[in-house]
Amino acid sequence: MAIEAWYMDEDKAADQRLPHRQSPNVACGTAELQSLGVLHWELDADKHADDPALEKIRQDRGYSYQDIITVSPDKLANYEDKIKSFFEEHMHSDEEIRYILEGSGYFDVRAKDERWVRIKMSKGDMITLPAGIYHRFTLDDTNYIKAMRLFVGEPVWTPLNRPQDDHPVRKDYLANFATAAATTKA
Ligand SMILES: CSCCC(=O)/C(O)=C/O
Ligand SMILES: [Fe+2]
Repeated sequence: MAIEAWYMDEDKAADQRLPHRQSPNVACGTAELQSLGVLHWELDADKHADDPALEKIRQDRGYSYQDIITVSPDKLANYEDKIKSFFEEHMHSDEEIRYILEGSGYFDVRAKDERWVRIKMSKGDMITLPAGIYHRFTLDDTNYIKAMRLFVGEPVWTPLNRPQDDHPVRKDYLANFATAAATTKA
């Protein structure tokens, strides 16, 4: 099944964990996500410990590191701070790769015209966000997600909060994906 994504509404007052769909819904398809550099796979999460399909992705893309993070009020140290930091608009100097093993949540990415696209992530979804894309993450109203984090080489989790106009990785992202995404604006 294709991943589900949609353009968000503008209701900044409502709980970030709600879907924030527009009415009627404005979908964002796989091709559009790909044009932003966002890739998706659907895997069998119950087989994650020994899965040739996962192994092939790891080999093909050079994902040499992996660990597992659980985000929930009772499982994650400094939960409130972490949740806040995940939801700050940011980028990374490397790809962000997440494979959902249990639970669900949302990744939001900036589209070419600066609108937020919300990507629904559930068990079995694996996603890569390219280096330099502005994004954020929130739990949904179930307040629980368990995800595998993958990385090429030694992991660097540091979020680089917007604006990062002069960061070479941001410049590369804009060049590679020819986005009209504006600069500055925090
Ligand atoms: C689903 S893993 C938690 C979110 C996260 O690790 C991250 O870096 C968001 O940008
Ligand atoms: Fe991130």
